[in-house]
Amino acid sequence: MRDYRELISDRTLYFASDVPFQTELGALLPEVRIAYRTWGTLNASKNNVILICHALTGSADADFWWKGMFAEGGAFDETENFIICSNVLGSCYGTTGPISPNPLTGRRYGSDFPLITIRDMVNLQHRLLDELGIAELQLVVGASLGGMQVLEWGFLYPGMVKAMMPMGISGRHSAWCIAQSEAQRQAIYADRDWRDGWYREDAPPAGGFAAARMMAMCSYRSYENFQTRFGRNQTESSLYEVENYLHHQGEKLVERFDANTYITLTKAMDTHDVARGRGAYEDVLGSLRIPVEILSINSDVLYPKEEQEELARLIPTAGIIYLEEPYGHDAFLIDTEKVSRMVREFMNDRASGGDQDVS
Ligand SMILES: CC(=O)SCCNC(=O)CCNC(=O)[C@H](O)C(C)(C)COP(=O)(O)OP(=O)(O)OC[C@H]1O[C@@H](n2cnc3c(N)ncnc32)[C@H](O)[C@@H]1OP(=O)(O)O
Ligand SMILES: N[C@@H](CCO)C(=O)O
Repeated sequence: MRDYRELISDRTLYFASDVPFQTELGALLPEVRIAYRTWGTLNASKNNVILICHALTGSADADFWWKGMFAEGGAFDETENFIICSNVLGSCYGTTGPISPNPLTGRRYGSDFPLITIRDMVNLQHRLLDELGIAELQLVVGASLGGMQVLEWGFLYPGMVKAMMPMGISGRHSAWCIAQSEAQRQAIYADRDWRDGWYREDAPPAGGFAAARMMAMCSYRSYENFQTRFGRNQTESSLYEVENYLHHQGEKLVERFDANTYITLTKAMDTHDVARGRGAYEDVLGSLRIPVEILSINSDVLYPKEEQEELARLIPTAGIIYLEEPYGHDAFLIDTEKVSRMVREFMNDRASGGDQDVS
């Protein structure tokens, strides 16, 4: 089975644990492995840690997919902070997921990989931090699936987290988002090479998976972005440029990602609901006492700004800032200069007085 190793930095570190991992929904993974990267140095007080949580198709290589955020004086400054990014549970970039060998059967998990939740991802990250001797996080930051993890950190380990910055996200996955995910999954299932998740290594469900990514791309960008970028332009072979672009994006993901992994992670995103098992949604958000800066992307059609405004209204310790960009949801990955400045400003504010205990 392809293991995507060639797409992972050789600076990646691995923590393998043979302590079984119990998932929120009752499955037991007999052993787990976590792929992670670190930058900078942990200070003597162990209180300069920033945890980055990645989005759906990201990896631990944050200096690759969030390159513009790493600079002296920027969001992730290696001269000041000890920065950690771990690949999420269920991914295909080094952490245990559907492409990993299942110790119980000797073959890859494939579609036997259990349904996991955002809380499972955070609990596994916590196991890694425990191993690294880290008990305090100066900042937990991430967007999209990463933003879901940021919020869950605030509920699962509130004593560890000093500040959080979730971006382009809601407190629970909307019907709109679940619908997008399901339509994308159905495109994968409809591919005759899907074989219930037991596709051949040399014959992944490429057409269906590419179609899923094309749909996703339409939700990650915006009307304005496509209109100004492609308009009604056509290629020499009469394809509209926007069609050509989507085909390219579909093929690119098929090359670098695994279809079962995509199913696992999108289903995990659909479980996202910070109130599950905790009480009424408003009360749960109202109980947070950690300083939160919510970043909202004005052109995001997937997680519209009303969702971040709801979070800001319900979390007593939250502020909200807007990234005014035409790109849509993916703006957090595109205008990294602005996003980096916003993260830095939040950290600077916290360092100069916003640091009091808000409980
Ligand atoms: C191990 C790993 O790989 S994990 C890290 C990679 N994954 C991630 O970073 C996840 C998050 N990242 C992303 O989703 C994206 O990379 C983003 C949002 C940062 C940027 O998206 P991109 O696809 O790079 O940018 P953009 O939308 O401008 O598209 C550029 C691509 O479309 C192609 N393109 C542009 N216009 C057209 C067109 N009219 N027709 C066909 N192709 C086109 C470009 O040639 C380019 O191709 P390339 O990526 O093969 O060089
Ligand atoms: N475009 C990004 C973000 C999706 O939320 C990704 O593929 O991970």
